[in-house]
Amino acid sequence: MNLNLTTPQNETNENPNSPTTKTKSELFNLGQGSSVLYIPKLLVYEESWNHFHYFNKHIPWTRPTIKVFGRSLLQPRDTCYVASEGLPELVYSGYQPRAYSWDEFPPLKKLLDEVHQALPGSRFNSLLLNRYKGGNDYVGWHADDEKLYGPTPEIASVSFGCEREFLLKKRPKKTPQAKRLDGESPSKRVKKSKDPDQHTFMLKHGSLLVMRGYTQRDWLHSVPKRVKADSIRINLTFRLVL
Ligand SMILES: O=C(O)CCC(=O)C(=O)O
Ligand SMILES: [Fe+2]
Repeated sequence: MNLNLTTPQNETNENPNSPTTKTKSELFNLGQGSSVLYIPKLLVYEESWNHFHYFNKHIPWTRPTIKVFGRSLLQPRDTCYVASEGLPELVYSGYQPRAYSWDEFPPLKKLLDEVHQALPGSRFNSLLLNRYKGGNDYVGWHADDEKLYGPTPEIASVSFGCEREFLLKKRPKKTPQAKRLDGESPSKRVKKSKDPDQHTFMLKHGSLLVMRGYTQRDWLHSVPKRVKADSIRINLTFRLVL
């Protein structure tokens, strides 16, 4: 099933309190306590481009060396981390990013306010920024399941610039049978009747996608390489460190 083709569970109307923010939203139930909310136009087009140009120019982007399955590699995208003071340090893939302050980037604070308005009850205190310079930049399959986010984190992802595909796939279940098959060569396995559950969202310029519930425990997500994506995409994921 491709979520782009399914009917969303509900739709809400535009937010009358915010002249620049539209909150027509689509809620997708992934089952078993996981869900994704997609707001195609969180921000209007021009404001989104203003953000894009500001972040592209003023964020102190770095491309760190990370560890994946014991091997060191250059992270295939630029990154930066912003967090409120006094939070525990974030460490992912053997890398501990320096935490910049919100105060250094006023437009980020404005965007944080807009995200909070769109998601009543949310109170994000940290932000991971990613810049994909072209179609060769990507993020591989992963879940943002670090302990400091707790068991059911809400993660709000705002995208700017080049549209890229965001994929979700269900984590393989470690059933006793699946465990036995782990060690066998593919030819010995019974041919799978279907692909695992996988969903695709084309993340638009100025859009907001929110992962909720057990999405980090039960699903993986990625933004794969796309040869034809030939311009810059900037993505911001807002998180709450508990
Ligand atoms: O770029 C995206 O849309 C996703 C980024 C992401 O998954 C992450 O930063 O953990
Ligand atoms: Fe992620």
